[in-house]
Amino acid sequence: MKILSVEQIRVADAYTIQHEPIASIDLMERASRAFVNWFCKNFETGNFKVKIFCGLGDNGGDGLAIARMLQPLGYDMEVFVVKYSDKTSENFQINLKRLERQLTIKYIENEHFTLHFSENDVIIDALLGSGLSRSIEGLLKSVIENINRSEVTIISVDMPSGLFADKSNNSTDTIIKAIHTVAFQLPKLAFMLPQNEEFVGEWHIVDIGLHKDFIQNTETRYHFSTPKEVEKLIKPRKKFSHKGTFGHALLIAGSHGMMGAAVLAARACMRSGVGKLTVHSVKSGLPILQTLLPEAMYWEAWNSKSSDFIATSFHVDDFSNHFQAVGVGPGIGVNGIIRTSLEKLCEICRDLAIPMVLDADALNNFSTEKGRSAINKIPESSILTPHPKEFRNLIGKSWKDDYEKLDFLREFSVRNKVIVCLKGANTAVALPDGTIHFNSSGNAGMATAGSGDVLTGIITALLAQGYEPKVAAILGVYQHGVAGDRASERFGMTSMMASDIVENIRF
Ligand SMILES: NC(=O)C1=CN([C@@H]2O[C@H](COP(=O)(O)OP(=O)(O)OC[C@H]3O[C@@H](n4cnc5c(N)ncnc54)[C@H](O)[C@@H]3O)[C@@H](O)[C@H]2O)[C@@H](O)CC1
Ligand SMILES: Nc1ncnc2c1ncn2[C@@H]1O[C@H](COP(=O)(O)OP(=O)(O)O)[C@@H](O)[C@H]1O
Ligand SMILES: [K+]
Repeated sequence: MKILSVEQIRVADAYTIQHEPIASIDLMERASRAFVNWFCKNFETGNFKVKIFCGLGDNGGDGLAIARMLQPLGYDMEVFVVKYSDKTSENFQINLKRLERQLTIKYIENEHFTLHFSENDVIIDALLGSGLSRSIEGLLKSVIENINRSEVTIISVDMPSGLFADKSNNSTDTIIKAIHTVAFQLPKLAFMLPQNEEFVGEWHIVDIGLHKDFIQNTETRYHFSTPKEVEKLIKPRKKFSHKGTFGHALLIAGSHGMMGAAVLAARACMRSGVGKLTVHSVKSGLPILQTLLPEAMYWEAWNSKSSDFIATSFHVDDFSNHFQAVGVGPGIGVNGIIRTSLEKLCEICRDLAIPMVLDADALNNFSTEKGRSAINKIPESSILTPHPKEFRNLIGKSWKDDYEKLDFLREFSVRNKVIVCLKGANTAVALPDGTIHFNSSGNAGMATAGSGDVLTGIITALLAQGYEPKVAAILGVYQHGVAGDRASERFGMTSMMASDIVENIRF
């Protein structure tokens, strides 16, 4: 699903109005109806009052139309129009006239207002939507502060009022803190970013029938990977296939005291359909690995002077005609010798065109001053899976906000021609073509040690099976989240562990 900018949404509205064709006021009617349908499903009439706060533009127009539709359904309502300006939109005026025939509207015209809320009230916020052009001040600010203080359930129409859809707010801005945001047709970039969680709450999309051709033909740098889109990327297993069909993966992971990372990644790799798996790790890890994963083969680190890290001089002969994918990083440790080995590994994989996943310590080894100057050794189209701290260390600088973080992410991915999965809620998969794809699955229960190792195993398995790197990244991140969602259903977010994610992988 595309994420369009405010400007693109405006053009999509205009295109729909012109080409469907449909009158602007009727499109608003359709949008408001879609909101009302969502609302009725989630809030049955009962012992509460719906308080709708309307601005003076089209978002306010939506609020007025929503009020007109909800009242006959038996909702107890109170409608407020905040008169912060003399300017009103045409659709607002039409809907005001329509509603005035039905109920008495209350006006908030100056700072001398008092609002009373009771615990069960539900507030619908239709003050400002995507038309926001500056930070909120004056009367609107006072009203929003009052609403936020009320501690009742707030539902925002299209956008939490005061939040910019695709750029950063100032940290001092006044913004509605919604529990739910019901957005029209497409999600906004703002919804994907951790800094906006307290304003957006849980977001939902309702279809308002914007013109499909326009959306399809509009170029955008941001996408939200919906389950429907991602699930169709999964290749079915053919009847006469054999283990050779699904590739041989090499996983380089673990060290003394860090064998769990290797086990989690390896088990996830096997659960994700790889034909064969070899794990390359320290000698002391052999019994652990062979006990917990008899399905995998084991390749002991050569030339290992000490048993606490992988110090291998990789040789091209060990790779050619052997492996279809290499995953490296979980628990391998960081030092100069390991980095040198990694550089050699990158060289071999580049020369033999073996796709790679680099995670955790593989990335940390490229995050020292010397390491950063060797980043160009990472083969093109490799998949890097840092969490935000690892990404910050890799690029060697911090970002001022989540928008700048996305800019840095895109820059890094384009410049180095690699795929970067920046992990977290809505993991952002950045592709070398400059697009960023946000993931739709997963939950906060996955914020637990080892869950990143599981992702490395999943993506490595997909690469070994011949999935294109960008598909392996987007699909792997999604399936990892789905497994996390299943694990949380069974154990709850607080109690689930990374091994539960592994056991819930299902392709
Ligand atoms: N155009 C269409 O066909 C549709 C629009 N829809 C609604 O229209 C909304 C956008 O409407 P508008 O473009 O009228 O914009 P808004 O209703 O978000 O804002 C209204 C106007 O307020 C002014 N404004 C901006 N920032 C302000 C601030 N900080 N303080 C005071 N005034 C400020 C601007 O002049 C802006 O145009 C969407 O969010 C959605 O709710 C929906 O009805 C769907 C269809
Ligand atoms: N709040 C969250 N919502 C969804 N997914 C999350 C959340 N927190 C973490 N995750 C996922 O869990 C994984 C954590 O990885 P990582 O931080 O590398 O953990 P570790 O290093 O312990 O393996 C990532 O895939 C990330 O996307
Ligand atoms: K709003």
